[in-house]
Amino acid sequence: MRDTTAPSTLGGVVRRAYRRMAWVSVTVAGTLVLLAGAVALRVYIDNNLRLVARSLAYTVEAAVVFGDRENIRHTLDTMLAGEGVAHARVLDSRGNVLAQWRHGDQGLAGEVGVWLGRHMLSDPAVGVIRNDGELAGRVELSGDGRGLLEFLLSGMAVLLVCMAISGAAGVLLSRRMLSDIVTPLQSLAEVARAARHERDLTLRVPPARIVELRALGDDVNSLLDELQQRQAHLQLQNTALTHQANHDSLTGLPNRAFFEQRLQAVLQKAQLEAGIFAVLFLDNDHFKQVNDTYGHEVGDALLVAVAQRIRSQLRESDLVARLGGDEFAVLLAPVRGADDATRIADKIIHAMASPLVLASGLQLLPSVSIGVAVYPIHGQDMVALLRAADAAMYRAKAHCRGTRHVACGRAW
Ligand SMILES: Nc1nc2c(ncn2[C@@H]2O[C@H](COP(=O)(O)OP(=O)(O)OP(=O)(O)O)[C@@H](O)[C@H]2O)c(=O)[nH]1
Repeated sequence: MRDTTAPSTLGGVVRRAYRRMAWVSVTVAGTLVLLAGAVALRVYIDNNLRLVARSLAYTVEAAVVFGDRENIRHTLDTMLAGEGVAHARVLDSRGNVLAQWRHGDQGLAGEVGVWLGRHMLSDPAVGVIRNDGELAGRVELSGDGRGLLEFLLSGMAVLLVCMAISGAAGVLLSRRMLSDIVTPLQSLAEVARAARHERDLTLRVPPARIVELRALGDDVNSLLDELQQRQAHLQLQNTALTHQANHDSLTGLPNRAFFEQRLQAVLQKAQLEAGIFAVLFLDNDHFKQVNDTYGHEVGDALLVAVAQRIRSQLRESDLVARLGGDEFAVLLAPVRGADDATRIADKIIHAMASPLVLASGLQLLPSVSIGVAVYPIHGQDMVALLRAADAAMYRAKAHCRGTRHVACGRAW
């Protein structure tokens, strides 16, 4: 079944929960306080009414005995204004109404006050009028609920203000809590994203204030440390393997594969830019004899020395490689023409002229024969160039070992 509800952020969930909690607790507490206050106020109003009824009964006693209605009305007007009374009646001993009084304000507030007084306050307060111990009449007072109404309204207003304040406080508190939870989670997500998408293992999760999140961040950091170490190790292995795959272990020079790769690249560039470059093919002279006479190790030492001497005659941008056995190749790129290439070949031959003195005191005189081929004169692709240089080298050997020969003829 598909979940069609829109996902909520952690921040949204926590904020809503905080707000609801704050409002529910304030509403419950406020309502209880309001009810308790209303009950207390009701008791106070009832007591007050009884007191007023009693003192009114004393005050109108004479007027009731003499049936002075005008006096009674005047007394009611004077005494009851502002005493929280909605309606008052003064009756004689036979129950005839001598005078009655009603609160002047009959607007909506007055009507609601009367309604509240009728339903929430006790029965009318009665003050008994006696004359010489005889019942002369009675005073009945109904309470005015407007005080109660004002209390309830102001209480509700305070409750609303409290809800607003607690809502705002809830939001502030939730923000603080969120920053303690969400910020570390965001950091975790950023670090994980960088590791996954950008393969960047250098970022670390900063320590969080919450213990569980801090422990999680520490674990992630340790994992990243481990991954970084493994990555560094693999990179080292990779570099070593790449070097191994492209270099000759004896002389440390690039091998045939590397040479051919570079030659191909230089060839493509020269084809595009009408460039000129040269390939030298070098072969040691009578090398088998060295091996046979002095042993393989001496032969190896001679190969290393020859490699160094060739390298020492070249520019940084030129390439020398050991093709295998006692064969080397040089890529001179760029050159201005065949003359440049023959000049370098002569320099190499000249560099072999000084004897090589081994640790044993044995002295050897290295010698190489060189074939020179120039692009595009002697070959326009790699195979043709190498073949031309190889053939030229054999011609040099055939003519006189320790010399160089330039490939003959044009390739087209
Ligand atoms: N010491 C040593 N010898 C090697 C190595 N690789 C090949 N060789 C030997 O190098 C010799 C190459 O001899 P060739 O080039 O055929 O003959 P050469 O004696 O140099 O004679 P020319 O080339 O005709 O002057 C062989 O005897 C191989 O066994 C190596 O890595 N170390």
